Amino acid sequence: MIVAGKWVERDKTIGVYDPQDDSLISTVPAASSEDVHKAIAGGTEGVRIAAQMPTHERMAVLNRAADLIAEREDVFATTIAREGSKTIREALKEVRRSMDTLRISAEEARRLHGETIPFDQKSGSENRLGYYYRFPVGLIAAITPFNDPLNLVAHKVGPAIAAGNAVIVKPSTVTPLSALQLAEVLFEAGLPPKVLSVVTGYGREIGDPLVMHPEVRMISFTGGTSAGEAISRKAGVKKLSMELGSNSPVIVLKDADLNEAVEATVQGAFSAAGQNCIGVQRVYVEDDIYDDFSDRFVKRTKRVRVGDKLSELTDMGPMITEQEAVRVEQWVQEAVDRGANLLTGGERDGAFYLPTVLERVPSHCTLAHEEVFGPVVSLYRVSGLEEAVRAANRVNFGLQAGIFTRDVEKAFVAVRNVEAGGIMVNDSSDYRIDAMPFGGIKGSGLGREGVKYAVEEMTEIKVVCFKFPDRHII
Ligand SMILES: NC(=O)C1=CN([C@@H]2O[C@H](COP(=O)(O)OP(=O)(O)OC[C@H]3O[C@@H](n4cnc5c(N)ncnc54)[C@H](O)[C@@H]3O)[C@@H](O)[C@H]2O)C=CC1
Ligand SMILES: O=C(O)[C@H](O)CS(=O)(=O)O
Repeated sequence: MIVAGKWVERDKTIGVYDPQDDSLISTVPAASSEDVHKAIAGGTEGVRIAAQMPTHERMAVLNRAADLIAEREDVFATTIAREGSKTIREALKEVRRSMDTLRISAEEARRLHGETIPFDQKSGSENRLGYYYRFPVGLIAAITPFNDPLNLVAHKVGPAIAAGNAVIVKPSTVTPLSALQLAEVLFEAGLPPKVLSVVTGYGREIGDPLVMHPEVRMISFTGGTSAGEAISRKAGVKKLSMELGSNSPVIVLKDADLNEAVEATVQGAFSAAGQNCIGVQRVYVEDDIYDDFSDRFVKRTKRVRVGDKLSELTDMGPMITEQEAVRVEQWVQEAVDRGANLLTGGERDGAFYLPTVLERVPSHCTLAHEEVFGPVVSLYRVSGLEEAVRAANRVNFGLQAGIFTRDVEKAFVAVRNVEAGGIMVNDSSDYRIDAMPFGGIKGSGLGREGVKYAVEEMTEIKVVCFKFPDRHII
């Protein structure tokens, strides 16, 4: 792990395994709460150092780090593909997105503006002039999940550096290597050592000392809703950004381009083996086209090539652990036992779970209302838009959604009524660029990422007001 810029080893370690064959890739130290306290002490000094870095230096570090990733993109992609469950093609896409995230962060550093305030709008304040500006929040704890082990770390570290903060990253316990590689290139690019730590360890063991410490002024968390809730309860009075789970719906109306709808929803359901917070989990299809849609959907799903993550020909790899694949298998079995119809898939081999399509999943099944975070999608027949929207909203999540229709009025009805942080018209819920606001409502979270919005969350506003004696006004 890296504590205030220094590599640190410990006797107690955690193995990092490739879920495909359970081979050991590397080991990382299992940090103790003393390690967390050391990182916080270093980070507290890092706060002062970061705040004194001029904008051009912060921009230069971020841009140089992106250049260094570009030079080593194959190394980064192989790390993602081996420690996580993405295929090599998916991993390379993530590496390129992480470069964008860092470069956008550099650009946002120069746009850290305030505003002048017309104090004379208030009678009695005619002799006042002022403005507000943004200043860094201080020390940020960035806690990240396994599914995008590089870009989701970049989405926290990039904006934090852009805004002049110091950061302690607690990467996923199962995929810590990409975060360590990112830290290495940031230091090589000139980031002062105390500005960044990457503390590897078990969330529950080192989570409390990290999130409860008063020097940590903000927690930027991406992960499951239950961990997010536990952290929110313990954090006390500090800034919180919570990017949590979902159970994303897509609506397909009868006037939609079916080829496009099938292709996009299959991709959206099975990319990263369904371990994607905006992955398609429920598809509501208008009655008239349901049979045609489901037939095409199942045929296309059967063409998803499952296999070796490192092969360019593979579309879908294993889940992150065999335990997770067993959980998904149990949820599917529960749905089938309660009357769902299995259209394809439903088979497990170790950590591999075949792309699975169900229909008629009863509403009381776990699959219907929880986040499956695996390669499983449920199709539902609906009479029209109104029924689809009501059903789409019937879960305690609201991250992203999609609707396929050529009717702009219907699209607007969905935009207005679907409860989500983002809705994609003529695409699946699984569409994102790194510069757009990203985040959810209900159980899907608090606040927004997407670089500019994360920079805003990672700063505080200070109001400055000058009062002039009346005699100074000529
Ligand atoms: N909304 C979003 O942007 C995204 C949300 N996610 C969500 O992440 C989840 C999957 O990722 P996982 O790594 O399995 O999530 P997780 O919630 O199990 O773990 C996320 C991180 O939190 C740490 N952690 C767990 N309990 C903690 C505690 N009590 N205190 C402090 N840290 C703790 C873990 O070690 C890990 O680093 C899914 O629910 C998915 O939807 C994933 C990607 C993006
Ligand atoms: O959050 C996820 O699971 C992903 O971050 C969505 S994306 O950024 O890979 O599009």
